[in-house]
Amino acid sequence: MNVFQAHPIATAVLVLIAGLIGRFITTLYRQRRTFKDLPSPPLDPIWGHLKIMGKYSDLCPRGAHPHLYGHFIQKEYNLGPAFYLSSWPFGADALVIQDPELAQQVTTQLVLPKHETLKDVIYALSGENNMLTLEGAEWKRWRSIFNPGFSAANLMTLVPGIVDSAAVFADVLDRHAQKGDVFPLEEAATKVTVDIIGKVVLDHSFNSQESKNELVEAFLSQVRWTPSLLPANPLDPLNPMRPFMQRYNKWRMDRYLNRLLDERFASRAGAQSRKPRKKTVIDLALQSYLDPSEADERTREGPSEETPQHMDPTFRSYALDQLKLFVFAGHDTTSSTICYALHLLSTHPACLAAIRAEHDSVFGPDLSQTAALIKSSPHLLNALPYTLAVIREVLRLYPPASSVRRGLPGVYLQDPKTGEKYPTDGFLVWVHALGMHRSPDLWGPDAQAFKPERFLLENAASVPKDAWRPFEKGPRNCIGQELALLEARVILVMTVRRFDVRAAYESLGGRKEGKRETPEGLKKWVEEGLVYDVWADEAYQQLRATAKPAEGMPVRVVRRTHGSKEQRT
Ligand code: HEM
Repeated sequence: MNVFQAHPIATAVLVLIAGLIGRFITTLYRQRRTFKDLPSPPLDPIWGHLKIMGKYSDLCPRGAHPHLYGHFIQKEYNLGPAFYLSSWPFGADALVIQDPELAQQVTTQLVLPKHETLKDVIYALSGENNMLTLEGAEWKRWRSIFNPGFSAANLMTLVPGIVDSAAVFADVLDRHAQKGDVFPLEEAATKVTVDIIGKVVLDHSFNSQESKNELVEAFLSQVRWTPSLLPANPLDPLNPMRPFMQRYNKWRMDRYLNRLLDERFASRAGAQSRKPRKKTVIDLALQSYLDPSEADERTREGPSEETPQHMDPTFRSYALDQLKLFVFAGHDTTSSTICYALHLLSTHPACLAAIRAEHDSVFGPDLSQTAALIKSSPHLLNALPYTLAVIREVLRLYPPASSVRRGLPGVYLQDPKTGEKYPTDGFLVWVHALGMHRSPDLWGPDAQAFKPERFLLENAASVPKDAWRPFEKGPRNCIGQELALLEARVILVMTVRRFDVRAAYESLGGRKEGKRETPEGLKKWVEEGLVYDVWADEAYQQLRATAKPAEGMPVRVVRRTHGSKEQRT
């Protein structure tokens, strides 16, 4: 009997290990060969581009969002409008797009499907039927069911609820101003945006700004238990508690939202009169679902003869997932935008003066009238070009999200200027918004500067075509963009004349990275204005589900006693 016959289990294990090693080596060889003729930084035969990404992770401050690495790597290796990065075996290999025309091919002409990595994140937060990751006819159907509720015209009818939530946010700031304390602005901004989603989608007050709310608590816990979208920490997904906590949080969220859906359905079925009432996103979605031919009909009020007595289970299950998606997609991105807007205005006094002057001229100097004025004349919000330009410029410099798509066999992108072709098969195609938004080639030598004026109508010609894409473009663009721009306007109008808001990063004495000087590796480009000086920016973007202000943006708020008449609501 030879040694293999004597130890059959050990032999089988050895064969298995040898097979796995053989497979790993073959895949590694094939993988590295794929990159041979592709534009990319130098490829290490073992580590791929992981070392290069590691280098930039070290060159950036703590927890910096990986979209910064792409920005710096392009400069370091003088890469063109698109390049490839290998994170294998820890993450997907990526084709990084930093050019508006190529980006348009991805999202508008070819409309590549969403990438699987997105599913890992979004399924945990909102379930498998969520609109962000659905594809094909199923996506089209649910997008069209939910579109009417997010239309600009419908949102205008919901402005009073948005104003009420914004007024509570202003009161929260006022309380902090009275205390004179330092607090995380991101938390306050998150709560107001969650409250606004509740109002707009369900006509429900989560009231999370004033008290603890079960759904919001479960949701925020779910965000904490969700592995990162980008490979910042490859060990994240291995935490053994993760599946249990995710299941528990999902159960809590579904229970809460099911209750609300039942209430909303009952109030719809029980409505006696045909007198107009405001239509939330869920009302209009249910209307579209039950009668698609009337999807855009805003005049139909009250139940028809055929109003069903029980909510259709298909609608319920898809609606539940969309509701969770709206809470996620609607709060995270908009809250960062509000934080950065208040921060950038405070560090750019001329812009702050200009936005305050615009608000005075539209709403008058008596701040106590602002809320009532917006409620009675919501269209005044459309007369704020400078405020809108501020929000657009904030989203240019600090885009909170971007799109990741799945490449397909035989599908290439083609640079119209050079004719160069970029294969997409097997790659995560990353439309790198930050890279485009901060490119001096596209925006000029002042690309890193905060200049809202560039988005005023008279300067429209100097805005590079398709280079501003915080909400992405094409059919899969953001369904909530009108809402985000609307609520940001309301919140700015209700706060910038009442308060001075100042970042208070100095209060975080223990901030780990300590020194804030730009490292040598980045200095050369920073000095030429080619890249963003992330080290000089204390509020740089960190990766937490999306790109969020560092350390939750600690701030101090001071009441303004001069200028516009002080507001007492
Ligand atoms: C400043 C605020 C916001 C930004 C920057 C933003 C950004 C984006 C981006 C870049 C996408 C495309 C993602 C992809 O291609 O995978 C997207 C999609 C989406 N967003 Fe937003 N968003 C914002 C606010 C909102 C709000 C307020 C809501 C809803 C309440 C919302 C709901 C959605 C949904 C449902 C999708 C998926 C649409 C589809 O695939 O059909 N977003 N958003």
